[in-house]
Amino acid sequence: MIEVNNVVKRFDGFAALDGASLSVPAGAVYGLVGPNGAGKSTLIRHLTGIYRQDSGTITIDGQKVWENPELKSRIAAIPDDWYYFLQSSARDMMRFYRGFYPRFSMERYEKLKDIFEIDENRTIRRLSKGMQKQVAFWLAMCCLPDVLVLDEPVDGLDPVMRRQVWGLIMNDVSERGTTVLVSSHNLRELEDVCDHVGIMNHGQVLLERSLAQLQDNMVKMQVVFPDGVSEVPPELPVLHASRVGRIHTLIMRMGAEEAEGRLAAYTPLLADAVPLTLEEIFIYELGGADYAVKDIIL
Ligand SMILES: Nc1ncnc2c1ncn2[C@@H]1O[C@H](COP(=O)(O)OP(=O)(O)OP(=O)(O)O)[C@@H](O)[C@H]1O
Repeated sequence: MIEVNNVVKRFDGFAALDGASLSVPAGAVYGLVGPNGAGKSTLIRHLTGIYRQDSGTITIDGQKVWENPELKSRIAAIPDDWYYFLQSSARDMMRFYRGFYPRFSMERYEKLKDIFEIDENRTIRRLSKGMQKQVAFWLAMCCLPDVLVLDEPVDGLDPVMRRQVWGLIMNDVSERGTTVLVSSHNLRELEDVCDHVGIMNHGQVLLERSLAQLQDNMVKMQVVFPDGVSEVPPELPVLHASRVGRIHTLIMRMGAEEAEGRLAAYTPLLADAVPLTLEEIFIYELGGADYAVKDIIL
C-alpha cells in the first residue's frame, strides 16, 4: 500500500508538490492523471526515493521510502527518462539490475526475450526510443516487484506493444498482487487498466476515486419506451439524456438494479445497462461543479 500524505516539495521556492496526498491500496492499478507540469513526475520521483520531500510523509507498506534500500529493492520503476549506461546493452543492464534486485528472475528474462524481440547485445543507445522503452519494461518485469511505478509508460510504444506490455503487467497484478501506480496525461489511455484514479493539478491530487465506488453509483441505460411515451419521464433522476431515434441513453446516479427497477414502471421495450467510460463517470460525478477538473481530464 502506498500512502502519500500532505507532501510539499519546493524547487527554488516553487512548490512542485503543494500538499499532495494519495492512497493506493495493495494490488490496485492506480492511474495518476494530470496536465503537463501538474507534479506527476515529481511525485513519482519521491516514490522511488530519488527526491526527498520538504514536508509530509511517504510510505510503502508502512515504511518510509527515503534511504531505505531494502524497500527500494521491492519497487521497480520506469521513469519518463529511463537511465541506462551509455555503452551498455540490454544484457549489461540486466546484470546491473540483477545486482540490485535480489528477486531478479533470469527465467523471466529469457521468456520475455521472445516477446520483446530485441537483440540483447545491441547497444541500447542505438535502439529506437520505443525499443529502449521495451528494454526498460523487460528489465522491470524481471525484478518481480511488489510495487511498479510507471511514468507515462506507453509513450512511444506502438499499439501492439502497448497491449503486450499491459497484458504482462495485468498478469502480474492478478497473479502476484503487484501494486501499480501509473501516470498519464490522458484518462482514456488508462481506461481499460485502472481500478483507481487520482486527478492531479498544481502539485495537488484534487480528487481520487476507486472505479468500484464510481460504478456502483452511476449507471448508463439504453431505453426504448413504449408507444405513447416520447419524452423521458421528468420524475426520473437523470444526470444526462441523449436520444438517437427511439433509443434514449440515460445516465443516472444509482446502481443498475435500481435503475432497472425504476424504469420497469414504464414497461419499456428495452432497458439495458451499458458500460460507462471512465471519462463519462468523472464528468457526471463532478456534475458540472468543477470545470477545472473537467478541463484537466478531457
Ligand atoms: N528539478 C526541478 N527543478 C525545478 N523545477 C522543477 C524540477 N522538477 C520539476 N519542476 C517543476 O515542477 C512542476 C511539476 O513538474 P513535473 O515534471 O512533476 O510535472 P508532470 O506532471 O510530470 O508534467 P509532464 O506531464 O509534463 O511530465 C513543473 O512546473 C516543473 O517545472
